[in-house]
Amino acid sequence: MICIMANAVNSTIPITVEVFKKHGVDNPKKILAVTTQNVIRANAFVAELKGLDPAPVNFPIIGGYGGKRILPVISQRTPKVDFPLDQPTALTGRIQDAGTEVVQAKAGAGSATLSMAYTGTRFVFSIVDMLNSKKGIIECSFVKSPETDCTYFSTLFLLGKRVEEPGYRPREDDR
Ligand SMILES: NC(=O)c1ccc[n+]([C@@H]2O[C@H](COP(=O)([O-])OP(=O)(O)OC[C@H]3O[C@@H](n4cnc5c(N)ncnc54)[C@H](O)[C@@H]3O)[C@@H](O)[C@H]2O)c1
Ligand SMILES: O=C(O)C[C@H](O)C(=O)O
Repeated sequence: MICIMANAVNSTIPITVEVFKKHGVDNPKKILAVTTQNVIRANAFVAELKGLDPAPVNFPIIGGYGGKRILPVISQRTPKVDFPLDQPTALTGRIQDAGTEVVQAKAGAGSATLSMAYTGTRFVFSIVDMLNSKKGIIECSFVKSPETDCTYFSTLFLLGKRVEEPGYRPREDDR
């Protein structure tokens, strides 16, 4: 499994997939972008607004990585806290701008280092759990995806082997 954090992941993921393909390894399911940064920030912002513990707050961030490509699906939040009508729009903007804010504040001296360490760790722990056969692990990641007209897209997905249905024949690339 290859988990890429180096930006711009919207480009580094397709480049890596193509380089591997050129060298005879065509398995985009194993090349994943770490976009968890946006997810934990979004959860923390909602928790902050509602005075909640951020740990159980959750909703998907789909699309790409960075700025307007970040699409928080706030309507799918758990727990189902209420917002005044204008708040989800403001929150979306805050989530989309949060990374840029940190990078600008660092003024060329690196990026969101600590949260990068935290989110990288969380994502890799999910991968390790999946490799250790833990079930039901769901993450968001920017990957080669058949979900939309975009060749690469981030959605929620279940990590692990494809569910075995009648007639299913496992293939080497199913993990
Ligand atoms: N996906 C995410 O959640 C996320 C979050 C934060 C940062 N990032 C990205 O992570 C990357 C690293 O961020 P950082 O703050 O650690 O940056 P940094 O500038 O502190 O470190 C980058 C390192 O790469 C090295 N380097 C540069 N060019 C190289 C080359 N050609 N070969 C080998 N090494 C090279 C530099 O010497 C430096 O040590 C950046 O691309 C940043 O945008 C991603
Ligand atoms: O979103 C962030 O933390 C910023 C960004 O990913 C970066 O490249 O530094």
